[in-house]
Amino acid sequence: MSEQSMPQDTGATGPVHDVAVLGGGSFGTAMAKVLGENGHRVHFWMRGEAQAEEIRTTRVNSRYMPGIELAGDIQPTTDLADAVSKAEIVFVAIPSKAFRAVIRENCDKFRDDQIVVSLTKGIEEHGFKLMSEILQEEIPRCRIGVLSGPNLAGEIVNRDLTATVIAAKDPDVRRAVQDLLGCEYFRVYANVDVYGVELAGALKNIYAIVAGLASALEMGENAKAMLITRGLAEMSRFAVSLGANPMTFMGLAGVGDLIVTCTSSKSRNYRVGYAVGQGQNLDDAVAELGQVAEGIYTLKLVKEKAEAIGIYMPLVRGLYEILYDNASIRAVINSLMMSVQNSDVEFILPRTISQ
Ligand SMILES: NC(=O)C1=CN([C@@H]2O[C@H](COP(=O)(O)OP(=O)(O)OC[C@H]3O[C@@H](n4cnc5c(N)ncnc54)[C@H](OP(=O)(O)O)[C@@H]3O)[C@@H](O)[C@H]2O)C=CC1
Ligand SMILES: O=C(CO)COP(=O)(O)O
Repeated sequence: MSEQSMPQDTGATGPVHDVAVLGGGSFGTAMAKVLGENGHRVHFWMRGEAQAEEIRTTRVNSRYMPGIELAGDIQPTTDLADAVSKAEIVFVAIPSKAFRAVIRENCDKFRDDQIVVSLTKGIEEHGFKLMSEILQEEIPRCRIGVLSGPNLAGEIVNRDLTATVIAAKDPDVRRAVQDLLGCEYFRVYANVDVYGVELAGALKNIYAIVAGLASALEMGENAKAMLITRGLAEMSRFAVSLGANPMTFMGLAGVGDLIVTCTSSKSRNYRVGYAVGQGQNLDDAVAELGQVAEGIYTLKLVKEKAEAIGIYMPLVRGLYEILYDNASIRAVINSLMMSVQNSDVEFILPRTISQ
């Protein structure tokens, strides 16, 4: 086994903590790296023994973060119970489709009052549950938080300047996560609107697909701005109807994350949209990506939910028709452009005209 690298100087201060990161994909790896560089002992759980052994011996997760060395005391493991039992705080970066199954199977391993933070930006298929709601149901004795924001994993591992949001009702959870993760290249802002922060992270993936599609079709810069801004209007209309605070969408987890994923080909959701815009079919685009693009699933769930509760979401409906009903992209664009012209900011001038 190679000698473990020493942590780099990140400007982080404070005592060393034992933390667990569950999920060995791109984002789990990025967060494990920040925590390791900040000097903490990271119990890094993944399901593949070959992957754990590779990280143990080479300090590299070659499938998800090729060429990136994981410095510090990062201990890869396939023993989830061991990782959770050693940790004061647990971060969960498991795609939404597998999230409940992994937590439920191990729910007795979590301790009373242990802090558990979801990093996942998705929605559960049955019941429209967000990940914090799943945690609340499966491990109600734990203290729960949600981390979300403009956080491309590939930039964080390069120590590019990044900010994120920790949302939790409990101020101790917010402070603990700020202390653990904050450093000279990673800033952690706080919010109490857990539902809004979490829903924003899931919803923006839909508009990243739309933006990728628009970019492939070379629609121009005005169109890009229109899509991002109307996407923001649409996602906040939907979230507010479900109880989120509209002001959350002015912050990093709302407009911040929307901007980064709608303008960068580093976003997997954007890349899927771009591929479809170039004529590739959805299944091939997802297979070629080889990583999770949560927006594909979120789109279906949000379209159904919006219809059920009567919320006007023309971009969601248009994208759904393109991806799942084989509608012509041009016909959908034309229908969106020729639909009723509504008010700009609905919190100033209500959208009085119904669809
Ligand atoms: N990447 C990013 O920039 C960011 C991602 N996120 C969110 O983080 C979440 C995770 O995404 P990310 O890490 O990027 O995804 P990746 O596609 O990079 O990796 C997925 C990870 O999940 C694991 N996994 C898949 N199914 C299961 C299962 N049934 N049980 C256990 N583990 C499983 C995979 O394991 P295996 O390799 O064995 O298949 C892999 O480690 C998503 O919700 C995403 O939206 C949030 C912010 C930024
Ligand atoms: O959520 C992200 C950045 O904030 C990552 O987006 P993608 O999943 O589209 O890569």
